[in-house]
Amino acid sequence: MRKLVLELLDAVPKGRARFALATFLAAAASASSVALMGVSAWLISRAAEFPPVLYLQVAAVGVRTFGISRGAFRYVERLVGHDLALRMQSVLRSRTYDKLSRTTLIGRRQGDLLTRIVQDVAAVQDLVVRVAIPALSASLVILGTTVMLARFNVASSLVLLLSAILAGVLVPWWAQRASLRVDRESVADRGALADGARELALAGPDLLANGADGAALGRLLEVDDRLRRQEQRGAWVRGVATAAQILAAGIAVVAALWIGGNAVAAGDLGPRLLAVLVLTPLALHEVFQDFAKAAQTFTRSQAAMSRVREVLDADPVGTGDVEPGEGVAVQLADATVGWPGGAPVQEGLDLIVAPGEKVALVGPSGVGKTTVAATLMGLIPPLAGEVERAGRVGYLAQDAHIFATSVAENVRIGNKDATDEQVADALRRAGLDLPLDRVIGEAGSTLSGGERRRLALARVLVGERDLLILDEPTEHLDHDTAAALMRDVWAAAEGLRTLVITHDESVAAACDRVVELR
Ligand SMILES: Nc1ncnc2c1ncn2[C@@H]1O[C@H](COP(=O)(O)OP(=O)(O)OP(=O)(O)O)[C@@H](O)[C@H]1O
Repeated sequence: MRKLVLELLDAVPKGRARFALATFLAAAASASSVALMGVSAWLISRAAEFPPVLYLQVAAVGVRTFGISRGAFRYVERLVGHDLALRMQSVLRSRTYDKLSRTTLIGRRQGDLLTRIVQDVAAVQDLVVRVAIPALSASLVILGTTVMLARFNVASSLVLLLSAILAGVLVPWWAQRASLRVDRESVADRGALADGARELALAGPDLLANGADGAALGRLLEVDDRLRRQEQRGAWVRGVATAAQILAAGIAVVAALWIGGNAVAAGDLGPRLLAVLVLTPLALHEVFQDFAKAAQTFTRSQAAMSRVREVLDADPVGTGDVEPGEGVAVQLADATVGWPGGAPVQEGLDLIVAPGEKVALVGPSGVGKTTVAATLMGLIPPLAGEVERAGRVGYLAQDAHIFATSVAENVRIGNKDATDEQVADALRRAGLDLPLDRVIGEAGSTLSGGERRRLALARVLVGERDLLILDEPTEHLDHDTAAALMRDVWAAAEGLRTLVITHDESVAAACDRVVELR
């Protein structure tokens, strides 16, 4: 994890300098708190002796200065620290998206994957602003305060150092160990909860119709219950840790009173400094108050980062986008196709789609038509043989997803830079007459089946394409709607290489050539 975090830090312009600045500002804010308490204590003690008011001026200015600087430093530290953390998060998220764009991560559960990309990536922010910066800045302040107090009374400063090590190091360390297992598990369980919720939302009607909703809900509630128990355990540990920290602060105050009192009685310490000695530990211990939680956050962030690492380290499957090229754009030569880790689906396959040609790929269900398309698109590598592919592929998937957003945004998935005119043109070519700003329901629920296919087709047509791969374009459509859609498809595909996977004989009949898989 350390390596990944350092990499992210270095990927941010002046990352290390920003980190050092945020740590310095946090230390300055905490030091101002401690100094405020120390100077106030001295001022009160001195004022009790009724000196001429001028004698108190410097301390009064000090109180005001530290009171203001505490807030000012804290504010700027939050700005600098969060700015750095958000930049690191954005670098990590871009890397994760980049990785995902080059791999299919076949077989990954999507709810869990989403949790990794959204929640787990955000853990880097916690790691910077809640763990690293507070821990480093607090160490500086502990050292500084101990050295300062040692100038007045060495024994008292040593007791303060010991109490600070107890409250700021040992207690958070214990808190981290005590809830290590549940904190780690909770990160994976959040992914499991997202998986369960997603599955339940998608399969709700089927589960209800088959009376299986109770069992599915039960499984989800089990995960929810586990998460609640993990939270409870974490909160219990935090409670005990906070009590121990308060006890440590109390011990530091009482010890300072006892040691300081004896030193005053022995004439080794000015009476005015007794209050400084006694009250400073209170301010110092305030610095550690969130450390038990930070220690638990550290475990969770570690677990989250290793889950992100798994995505980043996953073997890329497929080739991603390729540049448009000259000559033969699409060809399978003596290729064996199949899914990574699985058995071959088709062997010794030869397939060429020439410019302007319409080729139908037919065959019984499960024979491997979609697998051939996935191989041609570079989503999966061939198990053997050659695949040649150059140019931009437009793919109309069998189950193309329609997003719950506007018509225009759904179309722009095919070309994010498309202007309104280009979007309208793609819709027209796909034979769909819908306002661009009309918002569509979840998974296209407010559109008819035919309209959903046309919208997905418009998405394919809005970009510059050299090859169109259409997977079952007429599936679930009645005869007339299918015929009308295909008229628009052929008009739009004029001059392009087109590969149509179909069970529809009339679609195959309209092609120049039919390739049958057996
Ligand atoms: N994502 C996947 N991961 C692993 N195996 C898969 C995947 N998709 C399909 N398969 C397997 O590959 C084989 C071929 O499936 P494919 O979807 O290519 O057939 P198809 O000819 O397109 O079928 P249909 O006409 O029913 O759509 C099947 O045995 C299927 O179980």
